Amino acid sequence: MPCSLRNKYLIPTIDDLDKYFGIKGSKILIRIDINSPIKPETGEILDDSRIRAHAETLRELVERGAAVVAMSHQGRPGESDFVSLNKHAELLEKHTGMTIHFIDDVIGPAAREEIKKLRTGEILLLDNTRLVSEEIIEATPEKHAESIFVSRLAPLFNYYINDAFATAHRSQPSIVGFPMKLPSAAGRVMERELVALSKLYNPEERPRVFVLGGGKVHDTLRILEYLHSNRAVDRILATGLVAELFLVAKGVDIGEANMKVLESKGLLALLPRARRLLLKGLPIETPVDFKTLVNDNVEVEAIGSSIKGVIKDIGPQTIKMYVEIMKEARLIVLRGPAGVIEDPRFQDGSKELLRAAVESSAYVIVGGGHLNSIAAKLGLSERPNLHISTGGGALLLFLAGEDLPGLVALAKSAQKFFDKFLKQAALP
Ligand SMILES: Nc1ncnc2c1ncn2[C@@H]1O[C@H](COP(=O)(O)OP(=O)(O)O)[C@@H](O)[C@H]1O
Ligand SMILES: O=C(OP(=O)(O)O)[C@H](O)COP(=O)(O)O
Repeated sequence: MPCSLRNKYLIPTIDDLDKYFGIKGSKILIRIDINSPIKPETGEILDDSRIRAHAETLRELVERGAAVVAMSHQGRPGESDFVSLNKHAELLEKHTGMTIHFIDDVIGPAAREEIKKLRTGEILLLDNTRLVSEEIIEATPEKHAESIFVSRLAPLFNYYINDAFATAHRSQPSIVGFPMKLPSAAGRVMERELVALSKLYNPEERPRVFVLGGGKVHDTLRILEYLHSNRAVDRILATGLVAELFLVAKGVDIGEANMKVLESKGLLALLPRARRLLLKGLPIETPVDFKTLVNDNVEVEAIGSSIKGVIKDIGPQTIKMYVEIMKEARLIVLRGPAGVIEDPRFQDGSKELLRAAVESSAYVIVGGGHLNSIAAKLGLSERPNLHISTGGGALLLFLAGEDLPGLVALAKSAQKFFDKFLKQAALP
């Protein structure tokens, strides 16, 4: 049965693809999101939650008789977690229980040769899609359909499946270009997210508290502007680098070392937008103390006097203040870690806020690759009042009401290739 998206779009599922076109004997290109937290010093994958989630879809497609080629990005060019997917292939092999062929190429002759050779029942993982320069360009599905990326690969496949809910907010070739060229459908991870988030997130449930942290401050600002403009949130509890930016926007002295961190990541340029949000009355709370690193010693420093050390996590007073606020919430959404969780010394903020949320009476949605790795450490799993989403930014934009480009592209593909199906499954 297709996923109805806010009664606006119909998105075919794997069942629909099999029913109307037939999967047995086909060759399928599937976009998954196995972008995972990586330990900078060793390149080790710190959490394989996303890899485990997508393994189920790959296994199902093989069992339905397809030859399956999977692709994903990992990190962003220039960042420490921008690595090849060879280690991801090993974990996919472990979680699918099947042989995963890996090629250190994406659209070149080596990859295309491996794709052509692939037989029914086999799985091939291509390398990091962001090795292809076109992949980081945001453009329309129609424009990306004509990209070299899509033009090189689309003719080699019968169908395309998008299972990457966590990347559905990116209008990039591997997400929006193929649905214009091939009959396309949502994978099982994508389908589960759409069903859970559409059904379980009741916009009337208030007060709604969003705990926003991590390092993707550009994304988070865009999300905050969206959330604030349509009054989709009652209180925001800022952590991570998001908190540091808003403290500076409030005129708080976070210390020279931390200003340098923000500057090195190009985040000071975002100050005018943060100040504009504050002027518009954004209901955002910011930390009152931090765990910092001073000459490799962990210290707790309160704001007020200039912070001496490098901020690495929120402090105990902030945790206490945020936990009190969460007690009043009916819905709590958490995305992005409170600290530099790659270092075990700085996981307390994320752990304490996650614990308080799930122990509250609120419905809780957790998202983001890094924060989900802490949820996994706490042994948190799906339960009636807890949805652990594979998405982070995608989750928040979906909850804020944005039509994610990846979903719109699947709906457009349905219009193009599934017309009779749409008539039969007409929207209510
Ligand atoms: N105070 C901080 N200073 C520097 N980096 C931080 C801080 N807090 C969190 N981070 C970084 O944020 C990154 C995760 O951010 P993001 O990708 O937005 O989270 P998610 O994957 O959960 O969506 C981690 O690499 C973490 O080290
Ligand atoms: O990890 C992801 O997003 P998230 O950090 O919001 O969870 C997705 O894989 C998207 O990655 P991107 O933000 O580099 O496009």
